[in-house]
Amino acid sequence: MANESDDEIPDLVLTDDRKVPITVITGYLGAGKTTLLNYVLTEQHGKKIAVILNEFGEGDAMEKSMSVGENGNLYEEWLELRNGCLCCAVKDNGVQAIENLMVKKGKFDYILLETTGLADPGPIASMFWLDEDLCSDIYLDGIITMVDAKYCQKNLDEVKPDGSLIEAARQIGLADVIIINKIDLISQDELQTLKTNLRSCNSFSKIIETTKAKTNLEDILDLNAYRSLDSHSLFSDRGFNEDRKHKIDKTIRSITIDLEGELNKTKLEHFLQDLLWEKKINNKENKPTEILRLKGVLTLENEDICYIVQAVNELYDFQTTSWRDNPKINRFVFIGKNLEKSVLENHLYQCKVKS
Ligand SMILES: Nc1nc2c(ncn2[C@@H]2O[C@H](COP(=O)(O)OP(=O)(O)OP(=O)(O)O)[C@@H](O)[C@H]2O)c(=O)[nH]1
Repeated sequence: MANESDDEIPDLVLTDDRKVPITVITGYLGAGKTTLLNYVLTEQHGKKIAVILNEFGEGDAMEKSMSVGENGNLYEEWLELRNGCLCCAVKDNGVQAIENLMVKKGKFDYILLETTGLADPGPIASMFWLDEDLCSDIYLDGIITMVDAKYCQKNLDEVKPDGSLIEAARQIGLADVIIINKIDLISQDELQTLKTNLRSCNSFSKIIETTKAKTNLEDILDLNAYRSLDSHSLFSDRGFNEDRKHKIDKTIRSITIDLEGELNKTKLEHFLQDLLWEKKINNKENKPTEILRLKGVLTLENEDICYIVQAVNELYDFQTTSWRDNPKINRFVFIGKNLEKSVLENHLYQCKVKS
């Protein structure tokens, strides 16, 4: 028998401990994000996919409309937020709102979060990159950056008056997958140049070329980019030569450092804190190194198992991994601004255990 409080009774109490992946989709206006979302919803017929649009500056709206695709139908759900914007709110507000909704309506198979054109995906990624100990029902699966094949270069050539990184560069630096969409609008030569330039900004992301965002979904879903499973990407040969001249956004680059031996965790953490929190590591021009993303696979002193270290902006985390390409080599990939290979190499060298 129905009663007045029916609305408050959860439709489903979560009994399974399945964690739901959340993928952040960024890209400039018109790159093809909506086309991609529609494509995923169509292709994933039978799955329950939540699509959240994160619009910045949405004021103090308490609820956020989101679409849920299930069995080919789209319906609307409401995320109850204490503030209208997911990432401008208290840190765990967005996470809590999604978890609450799943308790009421059942778990999603995937959550796709589209940010508006000029967004920096860093704060959003940080919000969903949660400590395993918090036992959240959702986890950050990866960041997908869509670029418009025809206009990407132009967007990246923009310069901010204060010299800070433009959003397009941040979106590319933080990407786990870069989708170059609208390749029907450029020549093969232009595509090759763009790919090489993107690779110089981000050496470990997967680069996919599409028309109308049509892609193999295995390339964009279940990336596990923030889990130890993804360490392969650090060693995969993506045919990139770091020493080549940078043509796009001269301030952002990607560098790889290999180092033999075991590392001391305390020293490594001090280095990471100086680098990421204190911004005390300067390049030779005395400009502070700004890290967007860092990934490393390494061996620590007196430990049998290998570790993955990851960072997004100021956040970093160590995880164990059973996978290792070459147990003698520690590899670090840094993506950011004002990076000087010899400076970072020198700091990492100081973290080595003296034999
Ligand atoms: N020529 C061409 N046009 C495309 C392709 N993919 C998408 N479009 C068109 O580009 C326009 C923008 O695509 P959207 O998917 O709306 O792009 P968006 O990134 O969601 O844009 P905003 O909603 O403005 O942020 C639409 O008119 C699409 O039909 C493509 O591969 N080639």
